[in-house]
Amino acid sequence: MGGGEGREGDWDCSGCGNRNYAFRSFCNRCKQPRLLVDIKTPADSKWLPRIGDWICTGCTNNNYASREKCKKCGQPKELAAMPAIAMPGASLPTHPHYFARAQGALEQKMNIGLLGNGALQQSLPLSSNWSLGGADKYEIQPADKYGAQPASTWPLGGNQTSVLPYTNQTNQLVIFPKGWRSGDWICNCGFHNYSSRAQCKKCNASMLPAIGTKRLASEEFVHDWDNKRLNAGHTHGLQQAYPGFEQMAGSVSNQTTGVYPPYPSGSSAAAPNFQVNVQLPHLVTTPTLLGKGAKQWRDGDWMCTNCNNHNYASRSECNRCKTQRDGLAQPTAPAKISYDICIRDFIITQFEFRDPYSHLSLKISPSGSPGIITILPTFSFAISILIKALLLFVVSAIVGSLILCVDSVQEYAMNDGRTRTDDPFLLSYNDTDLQIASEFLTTWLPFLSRDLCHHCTRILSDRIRSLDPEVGGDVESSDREENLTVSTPNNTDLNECSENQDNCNTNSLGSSKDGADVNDTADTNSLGSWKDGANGWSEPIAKASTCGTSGSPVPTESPRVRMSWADMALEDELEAEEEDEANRQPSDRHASSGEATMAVKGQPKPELPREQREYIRFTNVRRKKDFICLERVKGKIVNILDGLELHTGVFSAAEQKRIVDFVYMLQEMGKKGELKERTFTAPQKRMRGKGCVTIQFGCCYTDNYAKDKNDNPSGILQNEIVDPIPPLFKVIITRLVRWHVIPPSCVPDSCIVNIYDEGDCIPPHIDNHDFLRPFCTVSFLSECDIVFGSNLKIVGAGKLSGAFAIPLPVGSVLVLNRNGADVAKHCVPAVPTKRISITFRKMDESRWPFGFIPEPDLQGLQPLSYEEDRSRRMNPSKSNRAVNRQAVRREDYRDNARNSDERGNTHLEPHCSIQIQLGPGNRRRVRMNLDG
Ligand SMILES: O=C(O)CCC(=O)C(=O)O
Ligand SMILES: [Fe+2]
Repeated sequence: MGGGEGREGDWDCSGCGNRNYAFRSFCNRCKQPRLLVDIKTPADSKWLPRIGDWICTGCTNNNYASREKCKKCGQPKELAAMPAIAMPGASLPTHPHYFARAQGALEQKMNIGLLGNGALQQSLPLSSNWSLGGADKYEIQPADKYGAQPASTWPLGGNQTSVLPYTNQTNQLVIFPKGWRSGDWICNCGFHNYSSRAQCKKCNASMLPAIGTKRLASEEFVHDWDNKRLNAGHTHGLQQAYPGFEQMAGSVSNQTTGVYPPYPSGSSAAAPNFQVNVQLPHLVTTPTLLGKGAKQWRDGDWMCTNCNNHNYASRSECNRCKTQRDGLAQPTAPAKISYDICIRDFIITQFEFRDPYSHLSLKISPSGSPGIITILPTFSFAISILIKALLLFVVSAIVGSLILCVDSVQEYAMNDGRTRTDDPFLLSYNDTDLQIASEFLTTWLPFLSRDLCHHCTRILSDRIRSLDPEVGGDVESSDREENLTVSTPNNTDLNECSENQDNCNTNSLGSSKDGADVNDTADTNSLGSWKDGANGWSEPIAKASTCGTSGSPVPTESPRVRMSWADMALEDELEAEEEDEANRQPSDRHASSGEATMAVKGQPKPELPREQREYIRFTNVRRKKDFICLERVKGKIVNILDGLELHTGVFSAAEQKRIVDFVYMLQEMGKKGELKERTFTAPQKRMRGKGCVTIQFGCCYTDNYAKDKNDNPSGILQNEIVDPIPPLFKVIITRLVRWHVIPPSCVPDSCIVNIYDEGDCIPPHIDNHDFLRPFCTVSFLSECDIVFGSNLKIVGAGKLSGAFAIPLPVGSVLVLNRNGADVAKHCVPAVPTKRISITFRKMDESRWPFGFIPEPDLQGLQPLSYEEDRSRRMNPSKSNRAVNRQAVRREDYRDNARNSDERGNTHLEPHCSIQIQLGPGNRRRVRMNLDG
């Protein structure tokens, strides 16, 4: 909220005080990046960038993560990107780091240094692999007289600037080009210019590109907004835009007393902490980036959950909003947790945080040469979210880069099965902390493991899982009681992984094992039935690339009592692989690699029945049902989102891939005319902003936003024929019912597949009442927002009124019911990248297409029982009693986790009349904006 000035998302530059429009990523006056400076911007603001989004260093345009080239100036991402998510005090890395992939990264060494008081410092001795922009021309200095570690700035171009790192009095590392003086700037070509120059000495480019970035707004919208700007004329000449060090010192000193002491300057000017952002010619002072009021977190300090202000321990009421500490304050002694992951000679040591809302810190270091990143206590939820984002990006970059060095991963992986009692590291933390850490990392595992091969993903996930004492405990008891073994990837696997680096680099949804052609005869209700329907149709599905493990020994499975979707994907893939193998070579299976692996490992394959695994997965689905957006509708304040539910983790990556492959196959069939005419519809012109390709099953209908060519009224066209629901989609429906996503009273008998190309959208609508409620949409391929509002209108290019955006993660299911289905309209704004959704709906019987016969397979579906089935399902043997106990605890835990997840997930948009957000500690923060 703009604190009464301007609009939500508008921000005050803490460098020069200029008030900037929300869409700007850089101060319009002094060009300092927005970073995390504005405490007024809500965490969920659409103006805040997302992981992967990048800013073009050529023209400063904000680009979605998916863009390979800058939308505005066309520069390729690999040359021009710097992340749109930035951290307090962080230098902003360009593509080579930010979008680091594991390929060829063996020699990369990374030392993410932590500045004692929270200034994030990154120093990267870069291998040539990294230096797309001429990093080779950057001199990497050895530790200098100030004791700093070798460092590099982020290479942009071919300048000869070398880098000198310094430490300040608090042992902070700072880096800046040699000879740097206050006001100097670095051109986009990489040349270091003196402050006096308005144009680059080398390439004559003017000091700054036109700054005017946008975020989630169409160019027209930004333009429109720009035209209406309140502070027009406020912009200063660019040449004066950069406060020198002295000015910076002046501007920040008040905020940072005692926190950011000055350091011995290596430049001509005495300076406070600063960092040189080589992407844009400006200086950034750490304190300003941390924002007003940023303070070091001390014991007893508390964060107001009403306004997220960080208060000193001594305060009994919030210093900002005067809310009483009692009842609303976050725990005064937040949890602190560390863990370490060792990957070859790199150790991610001590990821620690006090709680996600107050303090995060991460140490990442090559062994023996510790470097630390510390992120100071944050004072707003917004900051914590972005901190997580950066943290993850750092971790993922590092893990992604380093995990190739897997030849000694095993050493650590061997410790997977260790229990609390013999893991001194785990022993140093209490269970709750470990659970929090495990949950946190599990949640982000898909991100962390994005570029990892199966083995490495597994190692990482196993290690993360090992943090959870419950898992450890249960594994231990399971081991004892039933001699189930714990997975430890063996040398063979690891060597193989090393030898197959190319393959190991590409683990993602796209590289997941295609198990589509596995013939499994299990019943259609079980997990295994997935593969039954994997083919979905009677047509073959193209094989996907693999991770180089095909036909090779696979690690034995852990008796997993808790699995993330990534785990499950892996399991599915491995299982598919094994079955594949078995099907291919039934006669010599004993001599085959599968059996050989067993022999080598001496570990029997764990035999958790499918039913049991299904149950475990079912209990691991996350469900968010408390979306709140209060709007005045017909004179009454109502929660227009009542009835919405978001179920995440319903489909594993492998399953998603199968579904997506299948959809593509359907699309091909549709194009070739192999589907019924009304089944497949492709918009005539593939223009941005047009509707997407649709494939309908069960019934043909038109919506009011997409009247058909005959201008039929919206709703089910009873006399039109489409293809019946394919088997794979019936498997999905079955799962949705069994896993409590859709009630058995409303089993879908129709569905529509939407295939979005970049830029496709669905305009605001309410789904036709020819369909019963609830209905649901499953998301694939990429995340996008779905936007809700009682009065959702397009009020300008790319601009919606009354919007509440909910991000739809891949593999998630959004259920629409009650107000969420019928009071709020919904729409999908132009998607940033390709996406597929499948919306499942049950037809009103009176609107069935003529001659419609309900699918026998979909009759009598029943949800899994939470209680009665569990004991049966989990088989009340001795060992499984442990699992049962664990499952009970798991539910409690999951509730907690759910809450914390929900805190993080809540996504609000500015124009709701009243918005309530679950704040830290699960207390509600209420925002009122009745003029919305
Ligand atoms: O694609 C989506 O996520 C939503 C689709 C939708 O709203 C619809 O088909 O009615
Ligand atoms: Fe819809």
